[in-house]
Amino acid sequence: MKFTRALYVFGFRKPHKTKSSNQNQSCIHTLFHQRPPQMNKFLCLPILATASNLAFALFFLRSTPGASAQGIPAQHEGVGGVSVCMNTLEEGSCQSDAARNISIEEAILASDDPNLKEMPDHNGFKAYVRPDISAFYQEKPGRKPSAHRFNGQAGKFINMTPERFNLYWDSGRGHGHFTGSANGWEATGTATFPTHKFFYGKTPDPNQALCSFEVKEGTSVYFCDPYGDDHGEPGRASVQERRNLNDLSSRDRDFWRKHKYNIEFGEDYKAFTNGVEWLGMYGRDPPRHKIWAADYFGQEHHVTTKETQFIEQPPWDELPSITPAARKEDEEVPLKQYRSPESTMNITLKAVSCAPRIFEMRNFISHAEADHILMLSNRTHELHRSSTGDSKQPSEHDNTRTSENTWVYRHETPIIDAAYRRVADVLQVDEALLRQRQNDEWPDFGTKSTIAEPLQLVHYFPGQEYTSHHDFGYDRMSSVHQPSRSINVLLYLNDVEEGGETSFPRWFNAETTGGLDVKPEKGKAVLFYMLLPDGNSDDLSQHAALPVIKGEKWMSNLWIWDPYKD
Ligand SMILES: O=C(O)CCC(=O)C(=O)O
Ligand SMILES: [Fe+2]
Repeated sequence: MKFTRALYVFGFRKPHKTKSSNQNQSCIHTLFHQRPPQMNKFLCLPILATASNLAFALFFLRSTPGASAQGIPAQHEGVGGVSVCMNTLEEGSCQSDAARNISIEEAILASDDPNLKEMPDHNGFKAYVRPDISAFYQEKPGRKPSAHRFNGQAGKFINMTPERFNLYWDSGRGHGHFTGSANGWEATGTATFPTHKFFYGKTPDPNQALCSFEVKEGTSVYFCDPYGDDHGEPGRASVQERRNLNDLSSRDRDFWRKHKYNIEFGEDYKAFTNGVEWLGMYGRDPPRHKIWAADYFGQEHHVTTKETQFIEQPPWDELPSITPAARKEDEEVPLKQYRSPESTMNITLKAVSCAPRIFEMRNFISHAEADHILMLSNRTHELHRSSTGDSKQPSEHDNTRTSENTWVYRHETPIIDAAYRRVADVLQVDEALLRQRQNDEWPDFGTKSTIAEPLQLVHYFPGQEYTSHHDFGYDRMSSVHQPSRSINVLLYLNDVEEGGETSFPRWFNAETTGGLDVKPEKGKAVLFYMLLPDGNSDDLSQHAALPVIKGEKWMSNLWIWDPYKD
């Protein structure tokens, strides 16, 4: 009997069933992903002309608030108000009487991605199946993907015990190097390479390890299971001590079964997706927030925002710290006298990679804004040696990340607030989600706190770098929502004389065995997604900050979480 079926026989709760959108929204999968009223990709709508707002209309498309079960955020999707693209679309779409029309270009819900395909035997789960490489070049099938020179990959290590363990990298020197820790039934991980060795233990002594692993090419998921007696599964650790499943509480046995099921699901997922490892926990929903399509190299999207750029830095005493709040439709942007005279700003997102999904946005912030962020770091912030891991679980300092950094909060000045509002418009999320919310804002969302991290401001001197890594983590496997970093909007704050590129060594392409190196240019933003449209973490989003060769480099990371930040 297949393991899955055996679990059902033993009463293990079936994973959530996905229903089509016109069925009752009763399970977690669908609760999260109710669709908003269907919109066409481009809508041509007559302008709602008022004296002060001739060329602009505000759209809030909100579905009826759904029931909130177990504190689960119900879907409240919609255009966040200002992601409106005016008359910039392809010919014929809106051209007649152009001045009286506006067009909305919409990112799509992850759950509507056209490359999601239903996997048999998994209750309607739709896996993201990467298109043939030729599609990315807008050609008929026939192109061959390039092999990568770089052979790094994700390593996820699941702790299938109720106890907390540390993960150590075993470099063969007799003691392990701490890499992260994982609570019971959770996982931790790192970017790694074939033949690298790791162990789960309570001390750095490899002889006292509970589980030891050796990384194999093509296998990213490793598990430490002292309770199971299966053998030969890829990823299984060698275990020092056998344990009896009956010694676990029934709650812990359920976790164990859930992981066993997940491993089996991962094998099916890998077969179905032609070799992509499942790095999540089965039952994770697709990302809740919208994603921009990257169907081919060079694809462009156009967004217009009211959040215009500062072209001059206001005097310091006109830059108080603020409490970011919702703006009224006709409310003017603050400190208008220091901003560009236009009433709106156009932003172009250009796909530079389809897998992973990466967009460049040139001049996303102005030079004055970039200088402002740097000035803040001088005036009010102290830089510290950077660590790896996310803010909750920083790892010890090591030579993989040699830069210094600090954190800059949205409320610190109106200019930082403007950058967050612009990011919200580009991502087509309500700016309220990128801050602490009032009780009447998104009452069904489940949390009141922001889904965005503060700006992480990073400085590199020549020789400093951040070697290849992923920005996502693996903890909170036991939560059905598995909160995860999902998007990074990276801002370059100066021009670097030489080096310092952000490199994506595993980009899927048919041209080169090398990485996609994005050159830092003052004001440019890079938006990349680290979750696939099916909710899996995207191993291809691995990236590095290459060493600065000449000059220095200032950049910032703005991470957005999905479905919320825990
Ligand atoms: O500096 C860069 O270009 C990338 C930095 C980065 O990936 C990170 O800080 O996570
Ligand atoms: Fe990163």
